[in-house]
Amino acid sequence: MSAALIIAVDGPAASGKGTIAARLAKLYSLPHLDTGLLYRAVGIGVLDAGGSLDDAEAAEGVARSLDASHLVDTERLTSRGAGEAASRVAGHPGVRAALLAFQKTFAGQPGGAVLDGRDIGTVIAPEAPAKLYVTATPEVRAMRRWKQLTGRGETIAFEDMLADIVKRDERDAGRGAAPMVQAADAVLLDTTDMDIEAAFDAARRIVEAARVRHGL
Ligand SMILES: Nc1ncnc2c1ncn2[C@@H]1O[C@H](COP(=O)(O)OP(=O)(O)O)[C@@H](O)[C@H]1O
Ligand SMILES: Nc1ccn([C@@H]2O[C@H](COP(=O)(O)OP(=O)(O)O)[C@@H](O)[C@H]2O)c(=O)n1
Repeated sequence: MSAALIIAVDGPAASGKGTIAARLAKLYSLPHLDTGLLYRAVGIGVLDAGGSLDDAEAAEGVARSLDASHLVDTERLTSRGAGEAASRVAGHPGVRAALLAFQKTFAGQPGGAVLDGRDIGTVIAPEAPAKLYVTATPEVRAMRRWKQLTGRGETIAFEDMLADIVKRDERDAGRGAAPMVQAADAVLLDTTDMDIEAAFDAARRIVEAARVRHGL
């Protein structure tokens, strides 16, 4: 079997990894999975059932019964509250285990795939020939997320947004189960001083170099 073009895009909140992953998927005509949506759906599922985000068993139960119908309401899934809930349930090893097979199967599609998240290059698809770790300063990421959320009607002060981002970074990098970390063979892409076009162009060049290296 010839190697497939699996592109792993990891990085902290609002670094632009989803935007880059979606554009790479379009460029190479590959399916794209935003894995953060899965954790966001689990967080919302727990809250909707009146449960506690600290209840590992309840969260794992929601994760095990997740299906496509839970991923439809993207407005709610991408809200500030859902991001916070996602990072709380994502720390439960049982939740991560319940979501593993689906993500691995998605990554293993014969023609390749693009996945973005926190542990794609380290856990979901360590074999991926192209890995990016997209980042930017917390201030720049907070500003991007603030513009995104306020632009569609959420009310939030910039200082609170920045505090959210810093807290989420700490939680995601500090947890025991699949912590957010740059894979040893991932290429770091710091987009602090890049607009979307520049960031995408840099990402494309990283993937092109990986394709040449792996003969893809
Ligand atoms: N390089 C960039 N410069 C400015 N804004 C950006 C850049 N990359 C992404 N954005 C914007 O920032 C917000 C968050 O981007 P997104 O791709 O959803 O980040 P992530 O998937 O890392 O959370 C979106 O509104 C997006 O349009
Ligand atoms: N592969 C992944 C993706 C997301 N997550 C968790 O889910 C939360 C939301 O992820 P996301 O990618 O939708 O968040 P943003 O980066 O878009 O803000 C993160 O803060 C992580 O805690 C994870 O643990 N592993």
